[in-house]
Amino acid sequence: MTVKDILAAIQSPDSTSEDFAALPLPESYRAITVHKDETEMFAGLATRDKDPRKSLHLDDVPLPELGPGEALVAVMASSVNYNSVWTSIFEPLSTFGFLERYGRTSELAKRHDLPYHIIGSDLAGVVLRTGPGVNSWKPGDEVVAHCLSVELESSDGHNDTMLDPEQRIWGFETNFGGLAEIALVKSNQLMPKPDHLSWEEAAAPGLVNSTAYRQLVSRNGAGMKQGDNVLIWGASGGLGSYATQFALAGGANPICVVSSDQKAEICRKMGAEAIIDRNAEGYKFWKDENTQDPKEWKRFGKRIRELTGGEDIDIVFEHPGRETFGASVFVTRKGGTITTCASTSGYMHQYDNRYLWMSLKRIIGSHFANYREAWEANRLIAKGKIHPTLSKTYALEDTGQAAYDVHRNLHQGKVGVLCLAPEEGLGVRDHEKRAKHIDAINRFRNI
Ligand SMILES: C/C=C/C(=O)SCCNC(=O)CCNC(=O)[C@H](O)C(C)(C)COP(=O)(O)OP(=O)(O)OC[C@H]1O[C@@H](n2cnc3c(N)ncnc32)[C@H](O)[C@@H]1OP(=O)(O)O
Ligand SMILES: NC(=O)C1=CN([C@@H]2O[C@H](COP(=O)(O)OP(=O)(O)OC[C@H]3O[C@@H](n4cnc5c(N)ncnc54)[C@H](OP(=O)(O)O)[C@@H]3O)[C@@H](O)[C@H]2O)C=CC1
Repeated sequence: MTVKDILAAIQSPDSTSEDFAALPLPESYRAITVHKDETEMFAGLATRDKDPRKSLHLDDVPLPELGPGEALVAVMASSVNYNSVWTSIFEPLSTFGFLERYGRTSELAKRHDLPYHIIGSDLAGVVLRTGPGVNSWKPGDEVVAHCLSVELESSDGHNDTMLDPEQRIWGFETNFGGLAEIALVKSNQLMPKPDHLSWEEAAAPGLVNSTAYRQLVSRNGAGMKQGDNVLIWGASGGLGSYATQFALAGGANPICVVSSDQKAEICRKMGAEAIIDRNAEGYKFWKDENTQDPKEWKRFGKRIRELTGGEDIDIVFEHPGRETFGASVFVTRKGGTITTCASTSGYMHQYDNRYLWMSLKRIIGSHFANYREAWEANRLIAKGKIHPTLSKTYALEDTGQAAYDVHRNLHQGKVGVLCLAPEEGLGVRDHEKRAKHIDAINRFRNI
């Protein structure tokens, strides 16, 4: 039995759940990995020069044992997230430390502590097997998976599953991720695949859409409301392309920051009107490596006021981190919110605290999304209210190049990866719904 037989079953319109349940599973499958004995391969290089094409491998790996509450999923498509870029350049830490730590927690978790790490935190595919105790999902179900892995044995996470002390991101802090032909997930990660989307479109939003939803919309994040001025860094990137859609769909006023004409045009096509090209306008928030330039914060704030008719920012959607954080705190209005989920340009932030406390601003840390938020974010995709922002797809064997593109900011929106899917465009079940949204679904394609 090989993965080809699984693909044939998925492509046959007559396959039943019983057929999938009866399919013997292969002993091994192809997966994108980093290797534990290579974690020092980029030592001494600048971040920019660390090349994912050198560290990401396509390996044949053995099928992991299926545990209680888990599912094995045939992955038709996945997507590249920035966490896979971090994994591939072994920054800020090698992910093998996460796997070792997880492995120490239980007999079952020991499976994750291997000399290779199968990465990837998104998938769209078909359930092959479920473990004991799984009743809601069955072989043959078409699914997407969110990337929240929790144990929920501590009460700390019972109100908000992101607060579980054993909270991990699947495919980053756990093994057996989605950039592979088969993935292992906890069944609580599974959600119905939006039926109007192809496999690669359905796999694109998951991680970033859920994160943007919590960070911007949820009461656990900024709790955005109608009319809010929302400053969105990287507004046509992975997170930003969803934050921009949430702002527009929620009646807010996105002020989109991008770095090229082409990206500005994408934001305009999404429906945004206030757009700042940070490259063209040449903001230099840092005079040198250690000194910021408040005059540049002010110039940036003045530009925002021009675009808003004199108003300041209610919510900043932050993720670039060190390079922009001082400016983000400054341009926020009195009582406003800076919500942050990352530090791509550096995690040791500097800002002038007088502008925070004297103006009663708040900084909110946000990370991925709890079970419910991930479900709600996927529901919005399924209803055609928010759309995938897939620009390009790569074959599984070219994942290194895909991650390189994201690392070097050469991409738009999301970059997809075809795993078992032999070509793009497969897996659409509701053609009528798709036709209604086709322009929005294709907005980022091939640009
Ligand atoms: C969904 C997608 C998301 C993304 O893309 S996010 C972007 C990618 N992710 C990242 O870049 C994050 C990568 N992760 C990390 O960098 C690290 O993961 C963290 C910095 C988040 C945490 O590091 P750690 O080593 O886990 O924690 P410690 O705090 O450095 O060390 C733990 C030790 O510190 C002790 N400790 C913790 N809190 C306290 C306290 N309040 N007072 C005293 N000690 C404390 C603990 O007990 C433990 O100790 P003991 O080492 O002896 O076991
Ligand atoms: N905590 C969490 O749950 C999550 C965290 N993340 C983290 O968020 C970060 C962004 O992820 P994602 O949106 O997918 O990545 P992308 O690379 O797809 O998009 C980020 C965008 O940010 C802009 N940007 C990058 N560097 C800077 C800078 N120095 N100053 C201003 N703008 C900048 C770029 O847009 P432009 O050039 O057009 O300005 C870029 O396209 C990553 O660090 C990732 O690890 C992501 C998802 C979840």
